[in-house]
Amino acid sequence: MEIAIIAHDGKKAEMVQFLNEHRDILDQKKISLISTGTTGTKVEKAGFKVIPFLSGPLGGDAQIAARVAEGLCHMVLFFRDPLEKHPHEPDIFMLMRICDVHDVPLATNPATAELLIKAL
Ligand SMILES: O=C(CO)COP(=O)(O)O
Repeated sequence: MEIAIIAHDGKKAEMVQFLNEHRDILDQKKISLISTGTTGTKVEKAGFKVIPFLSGPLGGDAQIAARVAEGLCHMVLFFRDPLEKHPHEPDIFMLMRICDVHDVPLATNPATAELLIKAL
């Protein structure tokens, strides 16, 4: 199963913490992680194997949306920062829309991500 992890700058530390807290489940369920570029770098430094795509503002959200649309990515954990402006906001909304179009689970905060991971 492939899960995309994405975190805005103000939420990257929370993403690393979240993954550390759920390392066992990710290993047991043989989860493949993909990510946007900078999130991937941070997560790799914490010892996780992840396939990074482009950074979000350069099209990473759009690349992950394409994988969701193609049925390759099965869940998206997207820790958004609602207190910051993002130049690629259309891409962010596009990714969320594509998850809804294809009925793919999408968590936009750690509390929801926790519920999704526990349901694996
Ligand atoms: O901007 C992002 C998601 O919209 C995240 O991109 P980075 O992981 O490259 O910072």
